[in-house]
Amino acid sequence: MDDTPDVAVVGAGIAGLTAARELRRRGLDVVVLERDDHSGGRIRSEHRPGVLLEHGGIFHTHAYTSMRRLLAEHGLAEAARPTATGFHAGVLRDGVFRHADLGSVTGPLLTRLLGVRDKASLLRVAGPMLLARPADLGDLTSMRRFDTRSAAAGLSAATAGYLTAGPHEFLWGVPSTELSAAVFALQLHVFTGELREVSGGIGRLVAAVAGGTDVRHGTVVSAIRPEPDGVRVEVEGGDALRARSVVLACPADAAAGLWPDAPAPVRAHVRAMDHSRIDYVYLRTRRPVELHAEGRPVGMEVITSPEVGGRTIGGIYGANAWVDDGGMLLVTAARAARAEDLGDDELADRLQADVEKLHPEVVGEVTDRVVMRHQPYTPTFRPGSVRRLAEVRRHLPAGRVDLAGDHMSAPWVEGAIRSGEHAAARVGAALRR
Ligand SMILES: Cc1cc2nc3c(=O)[nH]c(=O)nc-3n(C[C@H](O)[C@H](O)[C@H](O)COP(=O)(O)OP(=O)(O)OC[C@H]3O[C@@H](n4cnc5c(N)ncnc54)[C@H](O)[C@@H]3O)c2cc1C
Repeated sequence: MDDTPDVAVVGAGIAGLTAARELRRRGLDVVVLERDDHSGGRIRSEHRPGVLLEHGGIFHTHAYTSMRRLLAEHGLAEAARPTATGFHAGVLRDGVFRHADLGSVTGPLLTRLLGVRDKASLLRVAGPMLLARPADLGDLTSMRRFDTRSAAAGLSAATAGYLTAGPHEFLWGVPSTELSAAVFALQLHVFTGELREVSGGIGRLVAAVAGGTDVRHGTVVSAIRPEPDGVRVEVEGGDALRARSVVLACPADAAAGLWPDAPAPVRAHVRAMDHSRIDYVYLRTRRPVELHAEGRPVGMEVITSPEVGGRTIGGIYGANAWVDDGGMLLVTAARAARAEDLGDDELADRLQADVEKLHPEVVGEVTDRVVMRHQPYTPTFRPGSVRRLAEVRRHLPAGRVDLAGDHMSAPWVEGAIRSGEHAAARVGAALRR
């Protein structure tokens, strides 16, 4: 590698690709160095005969403003469509699926899962969060005033459990007690209204954003070394390139390893951030399996306690829309099941057995199983980490080394995109473009 780009971006996830796109628009010469043989990182839409297997970044809402802008700019606005059952879920309690609308403010107030005192505790905690409008829907720091306590603080045990069942453990891979209340505060504004997906797969957005960018796949960056007149980027195998600026758009632990001499607040942030994991199996079925709770169609079923025989299952998402014929279920493992210690076949056997116990109509109907394991899944913003993040941004050496990725804004696709836009704005300003 003997070229000298203005900016080298490490990581071709949606954060790195967005940063590269914004920097190119400012007239800068950019290369993206990517370890894998494909772009998109955690986002990948895998097409197999008659089926779409989504690996990450699957759903969005109306509040994903940066993502919606990107979709529109690439002619994909029409591809974003609401899912049939939205945020409506069934939460298993005493052997019965109770209905819960996890995407509306009134959902917790109407559900039979919570009593009057539980609902009162939620109103007390969520009221101020709802009144506080976030300045940026893809950036947790806009809700950092709530970052003094956990997402479960002030809630009754049943209410914290309800939230853990729905938008917390199921969505973040960790219980509410481990998350900052800032995550909950932002989530109340972002996860509302319609739950949407990109027809044909979110991978279409990745391909569009990557278009025209010089992405060098199979390039594993091993270290970056800031020097007086630029940054030296070292690549596994002994190669290196020099750039005026570098954007590390990889998960926090990778960034920590590549830049051990980062300023102390930056080092503290990337070392402290960890990412949860998620393990699940796609079960293809001969006929579509429809999910219901209290007589209403729901998009997912959430299993909060180990009531089911195998004690492995965490939730079921109805993925019929992703197969040409028949049906499909996306079945996640509960955190307590420690799926990482199970082999693929054992995990699939246990999850299938749990599904068959809950849905006897599935017995004899499964035609294919695909196990998926994702680590990183989503960054864990613990109490205190959001205020630390706000501090980090002030200590990035202007225009020399910058950071992007969902750990730099908020733990979802909108957060990753916003982080790429933020990094590009800082680097572009420093390089005066
Ligand atoms: C199963 C799953 C489901 C999800 N569902 C949703 C959802 O429904 N809605 C939502 O909003 N979000 C969802 N997410 C989260 C979303 O996918 C992520 O927030 C987002 O994709 C993160 O993008 P990123 O660019 O920050 O990181 P990544 O996508 O992780 O990109 C980082 C890139 O850096 C590369 N890299 C790392 N180290 C190096 C190195 N040394 N050299 C070169 N390259 C390197 C990696 O290979 C990777 O390509 C989901 C995630 C998963 C896993």
